[in-house]
Amino acid sequence: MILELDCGNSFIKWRVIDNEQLVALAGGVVGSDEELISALQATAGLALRQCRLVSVRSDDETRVLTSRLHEVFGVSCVCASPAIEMAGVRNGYSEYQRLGLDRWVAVLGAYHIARKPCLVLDLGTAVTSDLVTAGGEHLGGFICPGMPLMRNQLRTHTRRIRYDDEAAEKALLDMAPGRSTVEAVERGCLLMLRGFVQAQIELASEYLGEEFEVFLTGGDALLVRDVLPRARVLPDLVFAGLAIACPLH
Ligand SMILES: Nc1ncnc2c1ncn2[C@@H]1O[C@H](COP(=O)(O)OP(=O)(O)O)[C@@H](O)[C@H]1O
Ligand SMILES: CC(C)(COP(=O)(O)O)[C@@H](O)C(=O)NCCC(=O)O
Ligand SMILES: [K+]
Repeated sequence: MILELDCGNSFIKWRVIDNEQLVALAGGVVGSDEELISALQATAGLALRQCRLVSVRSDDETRVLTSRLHEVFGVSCVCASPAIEMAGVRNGYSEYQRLGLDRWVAVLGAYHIARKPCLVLDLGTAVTSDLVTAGGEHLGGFICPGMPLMRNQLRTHTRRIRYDDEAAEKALLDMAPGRSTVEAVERGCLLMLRGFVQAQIELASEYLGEEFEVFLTGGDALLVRDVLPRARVLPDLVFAGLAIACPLH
């Protein structure tokens, strides 16, 4: 069995696949290294042979996690690393090492699946957009704050915006003008996100032509799905790319 990890700024997404790399046997989303260890220990019939991961955390944090996994489960981890070119995709950053590895891996996955121009949108702590041409040229992309960052900026930099997560979830059931602080903030931030992704569609048609595939991933992907009817929602896009970035034998 192979353990796969996507270590984002807020959460670690994990899954276990069989050695033939065809089926996901287990998986989940956890908030910390120790929570991951517990979740894995609670998984019945686990027999980990290898681990591959992509991380946007600091090298130190990633090292701490990989040594814990080695200590507890005896597995060595292979980490996705930056590349100028891989699997037919050319990294568009002038300093290729600086492109977020989760973005790079998602782009590899998307281009492998579509084999045509792609727009990749990943809605996590931050929201990222990446454009790839038919020939596999990554044109670069955009980064803006995601839902968690937008709401927390308002909550921490104002005196009177205070509400809890449960109220936040309820507020998004409707998009009418807010009649309470929580409704006004949550709906306002969501409108910003929707505006951002719609602007990406316009940009993509300008840079890629009309025939492009839209991939939508990340924990908050479903929040913008209704404004992107043509998008393919692929929660496991990063894992699809991780298999390309870190082939195991
Ligand atoms: N099952 C889930 N577990 C955790 N976060 C989730 C889940 N479903 C949706 N979310 C939302 O996804 C966002 C985090 O997305 P994620 O892609 O995990 O971020 P990151 O990669 O930056 O850690 C948060 O706003 C969170 O509320
Ligand atoms: C943009 C990101 C913070 C997104 O992280 P996430 O929301 O997935 O946790 C991450 O891809 C990153 O740290 N990138 C490095 C900067 C760059 O891509 O230009
Ligand atoms: K992201």
